[in-house]
Amino acid sequence: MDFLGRDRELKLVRNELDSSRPSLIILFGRRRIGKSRFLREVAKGRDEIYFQATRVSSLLNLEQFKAEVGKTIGLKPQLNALSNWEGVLHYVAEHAAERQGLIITIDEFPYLLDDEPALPSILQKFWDSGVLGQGAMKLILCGSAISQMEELLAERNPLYGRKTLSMDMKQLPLSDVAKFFPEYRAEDIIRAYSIFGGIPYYLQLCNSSESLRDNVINLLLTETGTLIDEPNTLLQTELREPAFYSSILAAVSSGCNSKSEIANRLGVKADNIGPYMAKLLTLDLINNPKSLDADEKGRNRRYRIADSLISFWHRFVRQNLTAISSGFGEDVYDRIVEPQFSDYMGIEFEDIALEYAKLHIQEILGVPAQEVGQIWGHADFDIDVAGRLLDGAFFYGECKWKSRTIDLGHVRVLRERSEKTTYGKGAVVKHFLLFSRVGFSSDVIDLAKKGNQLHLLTPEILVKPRG
Ligand SMILES: Nc1ncnc2c1ncn2[C@@H]1O[C@H](COP(=O)(O)OP(=O)(O)OP(=O)(O)O)[C@@H](O)[C@H]1O
Repeated sequence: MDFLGRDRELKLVRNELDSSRPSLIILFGRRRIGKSRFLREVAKGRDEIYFQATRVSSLLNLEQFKAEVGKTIGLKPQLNALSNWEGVLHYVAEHAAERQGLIITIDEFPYLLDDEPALPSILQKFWDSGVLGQGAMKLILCGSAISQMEELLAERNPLYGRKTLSMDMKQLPLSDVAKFFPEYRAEDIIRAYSIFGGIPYYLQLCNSSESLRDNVINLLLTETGTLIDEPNTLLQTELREPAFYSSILAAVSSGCNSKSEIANRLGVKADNIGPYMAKLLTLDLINNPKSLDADEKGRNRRYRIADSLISFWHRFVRQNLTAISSGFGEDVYDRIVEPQFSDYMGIEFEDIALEYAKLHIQEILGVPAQEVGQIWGHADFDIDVAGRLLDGAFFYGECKWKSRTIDLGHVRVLRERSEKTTYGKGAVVKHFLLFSRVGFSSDVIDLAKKGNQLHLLTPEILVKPRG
């Protein structure tokens, strides 16, 4: 499959690679997010030594690294004789000085650290020696063990202050996900995004010439489906107590959104789950936003699953594994997924509106957002999406996925809610955004045509933003 999306990230890294100074680029991100493929794309047409570390001894990794060096700059007896990282790195620098901009990529860098903890110091000395300068060489360190990669950038680490670019690779946005489904209509792209998220590994497994139903059945509701056990696999490769983490995610998926609720569900003390929650936050598997109108000290935060596949799996796959392994995946889809899917989408659609506001609101309001979030915790109302623009104006939005057009009643209620919250109180300009799958009544369309700070957003607009 062609490389899709990530234009902004490609531009950033290519600019760095084009610079005439040496570079130390740190790239990290959770498993399956597309780091290795991205690095292949970035290096296309450039001179590169690409080495992917594995979980073997430092010596074996070094041998492999030497083999890769040999492929690019020739395997001379002198290289063969070298038996440490320092020596090999200096060999590369000496023999490649004339190759302007040579890239040395070390993928899965954390695997090397397990058996060679001194490597960051070795790299620091290598960097500080200035040998990379002559050929403006580019050193890229990449890894999915996020905590270890972040540690590299920490003040106490030898490489602190050396990096010239660091990138935390995130999920693809909806507009890039759409490129994986060229044959789907906008609504179905949004549905697919709400199941597979913006994780390229999951997306490239889908076949866009098959229906979403077929893709879900093949990948998630069949005993041999590639993704049937994916949430567990993900936790097993990243964490020591995967079953406990999985129980936390199950609790959050079922609606427990405070530490005490989650701990209650698991039958443990709330204090005990703090480190686990922190780890899941680092891995981008959950998030913990605050209501926009909560005060600074407010404890009005809630935990949410930040990964669509995990949400979908806990809601529809986990409880039905027996039926699925007995060959009843299609029945699970038709009797359980299909009837409940609108409810599921109700929440996912809010996340899509939030993402749209963060990335694209300047396309409709002319000004980018300064902050975006939601408002909750009130007895009689929530606001699905809200935020402040860089020019000081505020916006408030309502999302409707279920089959009902948005009418004037919805507009009135949204305006009233914007008056009830303290968020944006006294603001001179307030915009109102209506996100609807089905559409809008004709009087709402007329009202929006006349201005009224009213903006209507359909699945087509969300999937193909103008910018
Ligand atoms: N932008 C993209 N367009 C198309 N396919 C992609 C893209 N990014 C990644 N892929 C595909 O998704 C899969 C996972 O990508 P990749 O191996 O690069 O992820 P990773 O972050 O390095 O994963 P891990 O940390 O688990 O090794 C691969 O099959 C890759 O070809």
